[in-house]
This record gives sequence, structure tokens and C-alpha cells, in this order.
Amino acid sequence: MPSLSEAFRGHPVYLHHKHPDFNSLQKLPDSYAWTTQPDNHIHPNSTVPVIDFNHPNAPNLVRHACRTWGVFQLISHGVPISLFARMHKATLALFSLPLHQKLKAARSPDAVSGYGRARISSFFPKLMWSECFTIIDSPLQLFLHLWPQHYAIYCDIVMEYQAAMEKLAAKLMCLVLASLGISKEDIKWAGPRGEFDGACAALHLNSYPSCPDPDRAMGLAAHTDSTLLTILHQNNVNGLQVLKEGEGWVAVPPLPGGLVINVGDLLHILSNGLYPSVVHRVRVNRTRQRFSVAYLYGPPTNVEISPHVKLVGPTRPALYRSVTWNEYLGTKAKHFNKALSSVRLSEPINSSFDVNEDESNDLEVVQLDSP
Ligand SMILES: C=C1C[C@]23C[C@@]1(O)CC[C@H]2[C@@]12CCC[C@@](C)(C(=O)O1)[C@H]2[C@@H]3C(=O)O
Ligand SMILES: O=C(O)CCC(=O)C(=O)O
Ligand SMILES: [Fe+2]
Repeated sequence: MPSLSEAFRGHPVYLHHKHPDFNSLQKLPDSYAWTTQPDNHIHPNSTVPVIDFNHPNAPNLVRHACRTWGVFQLISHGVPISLFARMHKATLALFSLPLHQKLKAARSPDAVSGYGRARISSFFPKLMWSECFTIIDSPLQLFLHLWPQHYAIYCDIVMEYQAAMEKLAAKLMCLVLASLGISKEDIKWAGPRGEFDGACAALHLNSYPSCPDPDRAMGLAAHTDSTLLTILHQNNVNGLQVLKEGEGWVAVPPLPGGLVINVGDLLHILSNGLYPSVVHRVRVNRTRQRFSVAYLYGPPTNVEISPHVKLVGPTRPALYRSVTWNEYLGTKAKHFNKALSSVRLSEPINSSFDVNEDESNDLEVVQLDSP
């Protein structure tokens, strides 16, 4: 099976601009000044659903959240707060390194892992006020460049975090599938106990330094993730916003110990459009540095993802062709926000896929095994 690190071999992304030392910039350079944004308005009264993992009605709550929002905040997920605190310490240590040190682990144009800008940068005329660090599998090789003496302590933290996310992602997959009326037995790569052993993931650390002119800057431009699910931990600084159909941008405030769960493009495809992948972006602020840790979770790279048979029928044709994660990442690298429509087969026959339709339809929510 090809590894995720091979996804961009045929699709290099060249980010021409020299990476800046954000802390030394007192004024927003023109290359970072986004022209007036018509959508700076934040919907004040709208709130992303918060779901308790142990709620007896969790599958229905997840179904409603995924259909109407494509995102929810998860609490009572079992990951200890102390692990988030240690991961935060490692993230802070990493981004606080001098620029020349971080550049020793710079991501090359056709690689996935390493330090740099978000890949989507190349699709925008202006630069984003952020830096990021992507880790696939082991952090060891990268961390050896960053901390030749102290790499081991940071490796241990990151590996513990990856293991916790892998476990949580498998449990979440069972919950999300159940919410679609699909059981783990319906998904070949789920494994006998729903452990989703062959799943692939990338850990993406983001830093959004404080910014001298936040209203004209953009931390991370609007995008969807190409994943099945993304599990995001944010520090206690606001900035994440999601686009809600009919309402506009809605802030996703950090919840202590909470995790933001995004529907990604592959779940959009698997659910035959029932769960739309969420468009999100990050704004920056004048005084506080924001950090986030995203666990981008997908299937084994060579597994074909297509609309699930249980969600396809005479009145619900398959809306997307099948695609592997590797192929889709390549498509995204080329077409960015047109990637999903580039694998689309047809328009819905009627409105049964409209995310705003009411909740009554013929899908049964599968009962979850008790944990
Ligand atoms: C597996 C991956 C998904 C991702 C590209 C990547 O190789 C690692 C970084 C991920 C990320 C995070 C920020 C937004 C995004 C669109 C990007 O440019 O890099 C996503 C990519 C994705 O989900 O397509
Ligand atoms: O920083 C955030 O809150 C969002 C990060 C994000 O969207 C990503 O890493 O894909
Ligand atoms: Fe994202």
C-alpha cells in the first residue's frame, strides 16, 4: 500500500515566497494584506452543536450535526486534558524555535511532512498569517533536525497523541457510520472489532502568531479538509470559523477539553452528499498567538471510497465516483476547492440530498455496541 507521504509525488506544490519571521514584522506586509473582505461579519447567535460522546442519543445528535453543519464539538471523548497540555507544550516549543532551525525540517514541494505554509497557499494571491508543521507516521526524522539533543521527549508526546487520536478516530468512525445507518461490518477495512487498523492520518500543527493588522490578514483561508474526519484541538484563543449554509460565518469558540470534529470530503463522498464537508477558515488577532493541532484522518491510501450502497438507490443515484485518498489528495493539490465537483457524477434527481431537508427519511440509525 502506498503511504500518505507519496500522495504529492506527482503533484508538487511550489510556495515561492520566502518564509518570514512573523515576530519581527511590526506592520502587515502588502503580500499579507487581503483586500477588503465582504464577509467579515460573524453570525452572533448561531452555535456549532456540542455532543457528549456518551449521550444515549449520540448517533442521532451526530446525524443532525453532520447534516446541517458538517461539524460538531465533542466532549467526554476520554482523551485526558493532561495530554492536550503536553501536546500544547511541544507545539509551543516547536514554533518558538528560531526560523533557521525550523527551516532545517522544511517540507519539500512534493512531500507531505515538514515545516512550512499550508499547501493551499498556492491557490491564493495573498499569503496567510500562519505557519504549520505536518507529521506523517513517526516524528523522529523531523525532530532530530529540530532538537538534536532533546528530540526524544517531544517524540514521546507526539506519539502518545497520535495513538490517542487513532483510538478516538476509530470510535468516532463507528459512531458516524451508525448515524448513517451503516455498521462496521459494512465497511471492509473496518476490521472485525471496528478498529480501523489500516487507517492513515496526518498530524498538522498550526501556529497563528499575533498580527499587527488582523482585520486585513487571514490565518488560514476557507477550505474543506480532504479527510473522512478531522479531529481538531485548539488552544484557548478564538479564530476558527465555519461557513453555515444560509447563515454565513459562525465562530467555533474553544471549549476546555473539547474537540472540533469536521466532516471531510471523503465522508461527504461516502455519505453520498448527505454529510457535507464543512468549509472553515481561521482569523487572527492582534495580541494572542493561536495554536491548533489537527488530526487528519482517512482510509488506507489505496482503498476506494465511494457512496455507500446503503445510501444509494433508484431515487438516490451515486453522486460521486469512487476515489482513493491518495488520488483525491492529488486532485486537491491540482484543483483545490473544485476537487469535490471534479469527482461528481450527477446532480441529485430531487431534493433528497438537500442538507436543509427535515430529518424524516427512510434511513435507520444503527445501534452502537456498548463501549
Ligand atoms: C493529509 C493531508 C491533508 C491536508 C494535506 C495533507 O497532506 C496534510 C495537511 C492537510 C492540510 C491541512 C490544512 C488544510 C489543507 C487543505 C492543507 O492545505 O493541508 C489540508 C489537506 C487536505 O485535507 O486536503
Ligand atoms: O487552526 C484551526 O483551527 C483549523 C486548522 C485547519 O483547518 C486544518 O489544519 O486543516
Ligand atoms: Fe482544515
